[in-house]
This record gives sequence, C-alpha cells and structure tokens, in this order.
Amino acid sequence: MTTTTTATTTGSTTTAATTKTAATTPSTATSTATAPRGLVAQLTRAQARFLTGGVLLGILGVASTLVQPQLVAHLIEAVGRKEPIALLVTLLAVLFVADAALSATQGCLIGRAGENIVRDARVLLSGRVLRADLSYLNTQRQGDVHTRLVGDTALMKIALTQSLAQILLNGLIVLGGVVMMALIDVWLLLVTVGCLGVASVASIGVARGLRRAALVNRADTGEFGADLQRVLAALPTVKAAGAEGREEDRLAARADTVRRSGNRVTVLNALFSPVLNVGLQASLAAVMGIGMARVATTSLSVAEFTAFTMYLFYLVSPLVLVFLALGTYQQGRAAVQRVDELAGIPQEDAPAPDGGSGTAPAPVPDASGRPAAASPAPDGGHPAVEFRDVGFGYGDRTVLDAVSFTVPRRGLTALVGVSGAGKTTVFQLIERFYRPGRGAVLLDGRDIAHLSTAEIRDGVGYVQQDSAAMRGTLRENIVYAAPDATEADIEEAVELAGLTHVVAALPDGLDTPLGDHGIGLSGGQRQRLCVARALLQKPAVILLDEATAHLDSEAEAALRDSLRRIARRCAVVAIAHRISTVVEADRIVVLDEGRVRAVGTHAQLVRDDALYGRLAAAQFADGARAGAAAEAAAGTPSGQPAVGVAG
Ligand SMILES: Nc1ncnc2c1ncn2[C@@H]1O[C@H](COP(=O)(O)OP(=O)(O)OP(=O)(O)O)[C@@H](O)[C@H]1O
Repeated sequence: MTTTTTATTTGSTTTAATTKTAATTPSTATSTATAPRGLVAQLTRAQARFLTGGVLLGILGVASTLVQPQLVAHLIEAVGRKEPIALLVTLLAVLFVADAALSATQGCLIGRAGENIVRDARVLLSGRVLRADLSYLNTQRQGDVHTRLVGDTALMKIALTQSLAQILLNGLIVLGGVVMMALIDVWLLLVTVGCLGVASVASIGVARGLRRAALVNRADTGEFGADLQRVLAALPTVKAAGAEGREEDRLAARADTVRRSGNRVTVLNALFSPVLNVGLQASLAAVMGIGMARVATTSLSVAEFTAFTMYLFYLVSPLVLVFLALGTYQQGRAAVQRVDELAGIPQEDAPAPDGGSGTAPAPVPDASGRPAAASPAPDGGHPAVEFRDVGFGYGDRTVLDAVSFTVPRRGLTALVGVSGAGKTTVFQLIERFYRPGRGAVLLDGRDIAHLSTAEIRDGVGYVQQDSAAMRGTLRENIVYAAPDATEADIEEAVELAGLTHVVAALPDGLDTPLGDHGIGLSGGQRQRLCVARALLQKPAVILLDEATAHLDSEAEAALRDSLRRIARRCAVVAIAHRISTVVEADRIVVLDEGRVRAVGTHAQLVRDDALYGRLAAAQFADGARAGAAAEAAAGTPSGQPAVGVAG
C-alpha cells in the first residue's frame, strides 16, 4: 500500500500575509488576548476518531503491503520445489485488493477529518473576528484577516491531515520495509541506507528552505489581497481620480513580487524528487550489482534477492511521498501558525486589565469643590449617559482630556465642536468600541467597563457618520438590530425616520434589494435608513453622528421634528455640524480640543461662549448670504433658517 492522498500546494495559490499596522493602536485599548492557545491542535484533537480510524486502517494497509514480497518469495520457492501454489496466489490477490480498499477508506476518513477541522476553524475564527476588540482589529489589514480565514485554513487542513497521514503511513512502510530487508540481508540493507541517507539529509535541508520560502510567498500574496481589497472598496474614488493605471501598476508590482517568491517555492518543491532520486538510483544500482554477485556465490538465494529488490521498489514511492509530504507540511505549518495567531485576536468582552478603566472615579467636584452629584435626571433616576473625567488617546496622542458631562434620560443633547474635536470618539467610547484610559463612562448609572457588550449595545442605538448599509433588502437593513420587530414597529420607525415616501416610491417597497454599502439609495436616504434601524431597536439612548449631514433643508426639518418626538421617549445625543439642527436642543455640550468647553442651551451659549457664538454667527451669516442669494434668484423672501458647516 502506498498512501497517495496527495494535494499539491504551490505556495502561490494560497495566501497569507504578515500583519501590518494600518492605524494607530489606541494606547488605552485594554482588551487582552483571551486566545484559545493552540487552537489548531485543539481542533485536530476533536477529530481524533476519524484520524485514529484512518491511521489504523492505514497501518493495516501497510502490513498487507509489507507481507506481499515475502509471499512472492514463498511463491518462487514453491514453484522451484514444484509445490501447489493456488493458495499462495489467492492470498496474494486478496492482499492486493485489501490493500487498495484499505487505502481508499483510510483516505476518506483522513479527508473527512480535514474538512471538519477546516469547518470548525472557520466557524470559530469568524466568531472571534466578529467579536474582536475594534481597537485591535482596526490595526489589522482586512485583506490579511480574510486570507487567514479562507486561504490559511485550507492549507492548514492539508498539512494536518493529508501530509501528516502520508508522513506517518508511508514512513511506516519505509520502516517496515527496512526491517524486512534487514531480515533478508543486513549488508545489502546497509548499502541501500547509505545511499538513501545522503539523499534524505539533502532533502530535509530543502524542506526547511521550502518552509521559509512559503512563508514569504504567502505574506506577499496577502499583501496583494489587501491591496486589491483596498482598491475594490474605493473603486468610485479610483475612477473619479483617474487612478486606474496607477493602481493597476501597483497591483502588477505586487503580483510580480508574489510570482518571484512563488517561483522560489516551486524551485525548492521541484528539487525534492531529483535529490531523492539520485539516492534511489544509486542504491538500486548498488543493490543490483552486489546482490547479483551474492546470488552468483550462492550466499543469497534468488527468492531472497527478489524479495529484497521488491522491498526496495516498494520503498521508492513511499519514500518520495514522505519527503513531498514533508514539504507540504512545512508550508502548512506556516498556515497553522497564522491561523493560531488570528484565533488569539483580543476579544471585546475580555475583562478590563488592572489599572484600566474598570473603576468609576468619584463624581467630579464642581466649581465649589463639592463632589458633583451624579447629575440626577429630572425623574430622579440616573442620567442616561455620564462621562466622568474621561481621558482617551489613540497611540500617544490625547484626544479626550478630563471630559465630564451628563445626558438626561429624555430630551435632545447636542455635541458640537470643530472638526477633530473628539465628538465621534465620545460616541465610540459610549459604544465601548474603545475603552477610556482614565475615568469612566456610565450608562444609566452603571460603569460600562463592567457591562457585557450586549448590555451596552442593546440599550444604545448608533447612527454612524458614514451611514452603514449592507447588501440585502431595505427591510433586512432596517430590522438588522431588531430581527423580531413587528410590521407595525417597522412602519412606525420608517415614518419617524421620514422614509415613508421613499419606500412607497421603490418598486418593491421594503423588499427592494440594495447593493453593497446600500447602493440603490441616495446618501440622505441611507442616513434615514440607519435612523430607522436605530429607532426600531427601541434603545434608551440614540446616538446620531451627523444624521442630517446629507439631508436637504426640508428633510432636515422633518427629521428634526421626528427627533423631538423621539426625544420624548428616550435620550437622543446628536453630533451636528449644522447649528440649525441643534438650536432647539435641551442641552448643548461644546467640545474643544478634547475638552468640554461649555454646556448650555443655544441661547445661553450664544451669550456666554465665544467659540459657540463664533460657530453660530459664521453659520447663520453663511445661511443669510445663501438665503439672500436664493431670494435674489427666486425673487421671493426666504424664511428658511441658515445652515452651514463648521470647522
Ligand atoms: N482610529 C483612529 N486612529 C488614530 N486617530 C484617530 C482615530 N480616529 C480618530 N482619530 C483622531 O482623533 C481625533 C478626534 O477624532 P473624532 O473623529 O472623534 O473627531 P470629530 O470631532 O468627530 O471630527 P469630525 O467632526 O470631523 O467628524 C482626530 O484628530 C482624529 O484624527
């Protein structure tokens, strides 16, 4: 039996890449790796049943292979002695068939174990990536993560099952063959081992080089994948910038790098067989020469010489396969390492490390030095959101410094400030995408450092700045955070978000399919879709990051009206560049260079805060100019309040 469950890997067909840092790691990202160490080993152990079954059948196959030359020797002797041979011939035929059947069954079992390992690894890795700590995941290249999940898992399967089985079973054939040959003639065996030993040592050297080359090749392939993904994600920008040629050249250069390292893998792969063949040919020649001489001097019988030569021939193919499998295994080990690394990705729900943000500091003293009460809400409960002396930075760069403010349980709270002041970062801390380096963020009086991600996110609806929509129908997008929502709830959310007319105008209404990133809707419609999604979740707090940025003044006024209605039920926190969106807010928090500069109503801030006053004046002046221009063009007065963009 020769186990031939070969699977060729050229190195260039599977992909991987070394991890590259694409963005700054927040200095205060606190999740730790709760990696299932040696995940791949665990998954392999889970398939012990199939693997052991396969190996046992393989060992039976090896035994039947090794008996065959001995039977042939007996057959020769029986023919020489003119004895009946029918039984021997039948036995030999049975062994041939059994050998083939065992080989096929063993291949199936090992193959099944391999598929199970890949499935388990992909399911587990997908879950870990989905629950990964964003502050860490944002530093990884998406293309590389994809490559590890798709390409490396496939390569790992080959290494763990087929290659290992080949090494083991073919290794057993070689070992058994050597033992049988030793029983026939030790001197002839020593000659054979001498020739093969030199070739084997050379082959092992090639295998080591192959592993290194495979790692480089997969890193290069991962770089290509990451670049391709970057370009595909921004294809309209590439086209608008007329950068197709430049990007094509860049991809071509990457592809060429992959080709070069792939060539090295191919060369080393190709070197295996010839290096080994030289040894085999030398040993065959020596065995023939010396063996024939021994037969001539009758110190070796013809039957023994035939059996020895048969064993040598039986050895050739398994030996080559062992070394080829060693090469594949070396490539697969790199994949195993990369899969294990991805499995170790820090998870969101990892406990806050010592010295992190686990403990909520005492309420910040007010101007009189007395500790501020936790700003009780009008209904006497805790504020919906509270920032207590929060400090946070990306890398070494401080973005928020000693930020303290509260958000009442009802009403509209606005966050304003120039671009880069840290407004979106505040939202991301509320969602616990990042953890503060100092201070605490509280939801309904509870430090979110001690809450599960589900507890945090079930209570917070987040409409992001870039209005995330996904491929799928409009309905699927809207119910994404509340899959069990009723038709009445959906209708209400659609109405509150001002989407009713949009849905009515679509050919299939809510069941109209959208493309990637919500292609099929305008920017403003996508924004309203995200508002509807957040509303349907019925959270205690809704965070709106520039939810009116893409809306015209009519749609903005409608959404403002909706927000007023929503704010009667829950806390609404809105980041707005347009002061017009927040003039009616119950409280406005002005952020400046990562610090809370002032808190108040529009009227108070216009009166008391110079920065806010400037922002408002600039925007209303812009609006007045726009209004005057519109009046001049239309010949009618414009009563519409001005809008503009700060910063
Ligand atoms: N992932 C990140 N890595 C490193 N720096 C970041 C990251 N995200 C934001 N920053 C930096 O943090 C600062 C605050 O960003 P943030 O997005 O919170 O500002 P913002 O007030 O919401 O701005 P805008 O109004 O333009 O949206 C900016 O200087 C930005 O460059």
